[in-house]
Amino acid sequence: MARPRLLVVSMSLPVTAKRTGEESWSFTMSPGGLVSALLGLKEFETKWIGWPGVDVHDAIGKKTLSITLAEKGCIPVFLEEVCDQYYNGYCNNILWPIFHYLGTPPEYRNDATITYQSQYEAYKKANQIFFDVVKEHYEEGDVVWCHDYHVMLLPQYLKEYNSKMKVGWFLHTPFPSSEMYKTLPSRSDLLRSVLTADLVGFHTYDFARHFLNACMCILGVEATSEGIVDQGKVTRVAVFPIGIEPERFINTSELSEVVQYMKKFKNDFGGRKLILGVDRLDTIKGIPQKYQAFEKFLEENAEWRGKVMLLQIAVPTRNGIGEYQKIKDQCHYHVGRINGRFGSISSVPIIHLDCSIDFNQLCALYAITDVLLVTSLRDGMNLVSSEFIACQKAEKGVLILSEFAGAGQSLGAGAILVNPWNIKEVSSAIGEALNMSHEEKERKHKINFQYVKTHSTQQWADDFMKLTLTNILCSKLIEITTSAELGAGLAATLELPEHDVIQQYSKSNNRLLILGFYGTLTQPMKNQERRGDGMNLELHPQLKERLKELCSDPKTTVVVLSRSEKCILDKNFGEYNMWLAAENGMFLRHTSGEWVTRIPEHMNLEWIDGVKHVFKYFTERTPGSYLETSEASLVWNYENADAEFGRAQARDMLQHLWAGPISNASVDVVRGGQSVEVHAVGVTKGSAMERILGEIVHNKSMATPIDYVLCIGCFLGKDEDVYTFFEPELTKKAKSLSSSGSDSPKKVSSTIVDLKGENYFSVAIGQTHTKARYFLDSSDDVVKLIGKLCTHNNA
Ligand SMILES: O=P(O)(O)OC[C@H]1O[C@H](O[C@H]2O[C@H](CO)[C@@H](O)[C@H](O)[C@H]2O)[C@H](O)[C@@H](O)[C@@H]1O
Ligand SMILES: O=c1ccn([C@@H]2O[C@H](COP(=O)(O)OP(=O)(O)O)[C@@H](O)[C@H]2O)c(=O)[nH]1
Repeated sequence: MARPRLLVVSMSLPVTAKRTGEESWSFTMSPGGLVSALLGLKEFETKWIGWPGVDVHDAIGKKTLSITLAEKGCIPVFLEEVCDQYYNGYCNNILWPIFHYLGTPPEYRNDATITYQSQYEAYKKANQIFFDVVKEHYEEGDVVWCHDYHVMLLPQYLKEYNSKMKVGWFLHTPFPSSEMYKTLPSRSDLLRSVLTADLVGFHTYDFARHFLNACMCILGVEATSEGIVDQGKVTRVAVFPIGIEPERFINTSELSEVVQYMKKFKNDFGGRKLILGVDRLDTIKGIPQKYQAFEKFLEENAEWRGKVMLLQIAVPTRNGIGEYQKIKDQCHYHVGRINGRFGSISSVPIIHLDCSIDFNQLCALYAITDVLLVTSLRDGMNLVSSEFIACQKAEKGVLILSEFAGAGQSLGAGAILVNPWNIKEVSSAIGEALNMSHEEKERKHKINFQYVKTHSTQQWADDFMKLTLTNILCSKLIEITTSAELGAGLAATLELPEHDVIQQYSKSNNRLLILGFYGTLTQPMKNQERRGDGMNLELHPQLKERLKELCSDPKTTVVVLSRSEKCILDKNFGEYNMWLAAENGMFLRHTSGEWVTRIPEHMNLEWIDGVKHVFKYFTERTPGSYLETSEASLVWNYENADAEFGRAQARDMLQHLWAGPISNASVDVVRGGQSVEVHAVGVTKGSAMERILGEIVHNKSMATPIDYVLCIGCFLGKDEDVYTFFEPELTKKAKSLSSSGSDSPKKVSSTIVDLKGENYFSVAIGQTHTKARYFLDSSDDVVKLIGKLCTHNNA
């Protein structure tokens, strides 16, 4: 199938035009991440529709500019008199600050005729002008991709014109919490328009969640697993973080001209360590905060004075807005002050440049930088971070990255994450980065380089196309709800009275042993040795013979009850005479028979794909973490990841799970020590016991009731109900099995179990805070205990 043509619509074209004669034009690249990212789109036939960065009022000018731009695949939108109130006004002085949590500044120019309403009118008019141009160039089958907050009304105009048009809208900035968004007077109109698109995309789950929340709170629409549903129309909401075109940076940084620049700059900087900042001179980029943190660093680390410098490229932007002029003055004030304080005749600590720089020079700077300092107070993504990583050469630099940049979620594992408002923290991070060992720098770089290489702009656009053109997105959807976590407060537990365990064992005639696998029958594992994908779980070697012996005793029934999949239990226990309960009892078999499932037919598993997408997203962004999937449960495990980052990612993930694919699903979410598990409701080991017991009784000729139960496990909190299942006061539940339906056992005495306090032992491994009566330290103790039970058999 031929690929559809892509019509990219954004406020700015990738090039900014300058008139050099009546019919002649010159061009420079437009600033900002959106442009540099979209330039990486190579595999689609793309037409770019946007403002050329200049007002053109005469027909000849418009015509000649259109012709020249057409050669570059660009179509100009002439905004004329609405441009100022639209771009400087509504877009950048109203929407931008609200979207970045700065609130709304009172005015952008001192002019009483400029009101909120007049700016919104200009916004509507401008969106109408964009619409007219798209309409003129649209061909059937084209996909129209609208970018950013400048064109939020465009989807509606397009859909009203042609409901069959495929329209996407992607936001490059944060979408703020609904509490902030609500302050916008035209909040409903903008949301309604965006929702007419087929696909709405964001850089991070947080932004998507805020958006959905705003839609629900403000419009009262429903968020379901299908997306936002409004009067039967579904708008899909997806998270697909933008990337860069890595090869462009890697290849450029190898050019001889760039290598020359590198040498020259190093020479110019006189051997000082280089801290680099590259930002548009925007209020959100936190440049004054960066200067204050650097000042603090110099203040507290006198030994570094004269040995380190901060080079800040402050790319001019939105000069027509008062706030942007103020921020420039603020920066200059800090630079002057700090240079005056810590400078010397031969050097100053800060070089601040109010200009953009040539691409080759930029790559050379990235390549020789020791520390890239990103202190955005809010940032949609921040591509500078990725560009820096792509350009790094032999001596790897360190990325200090604001946790308020979208990039924090993707590059956090290989960066030092900071709160840019915390000057002291940023100052310490500078120290940490400058003193970091070569090995640690390499390690961090490797993690992020791998990510940047594989998450390119092209992949981002492919995702968009795939999602727009097909309907496979359901699993990427996010809904809103509140977050919650499981927790349990439990009573104290005693050390296992081994003597009693053996004595009762010898007295009994019909014993049931319920054993967990991971951590119970495996060798004790240190964190770093833990399983990677669950496939290499192995039975403790010293248990092999003992277990065989135990299982061959006709008075003893052994059940291994595990979270593992069937194949793992088959592999490890297939040769023993025992019962296997896989996936927390979802599947059951005696080793002499086939597996049977206990997934109830009506069990809804629609949530699985959505959860898997969220898990995959975080797996990709949390090096060392992995995903375990089975038919009715999913586990994201971060035991091999950086502990702190893993925990932070798990926190985020939980929010998104609750806010998304599981908001209305019948699932349990279990937060383990270093894992997050989602499974269908009721899939706990305890709930499995009833069924297991039924099967055992059904299959085994029981002349006497079960008069001894030993249940040992290293279970998650939610599975601890297995310990209470057999508590004597609960045996009514088990007893009732004997009289229930056609499945009821044929040969059974009046009761199935006959447990009193003294012949029931529930044992947790390595846990004293548990529902089990007793604890053992490790699986080595289980080996010893089972050995003693076998000795008893032989006695
Ligand atoms: O065109 P300007 O008004 O000068 O602004 C430049 C761009 O700034 C914003 O960029 C955002 O997009 C980047 C790529 O997704 C992202 O990394 C960054 O965090 C954002 O701030 C704006 O959203 C663009 O529309 C502007 O073109
Ligand atoms: O002199 C310069 C320095 C940087 N950049 C580019 O500006 C973009 C900044 O993107 P980012 O996502 O970091 O932030 P944004 O400016 O879009 O908010 C990056 O691609 C930089 O390479 C630029 O165009 N001119």
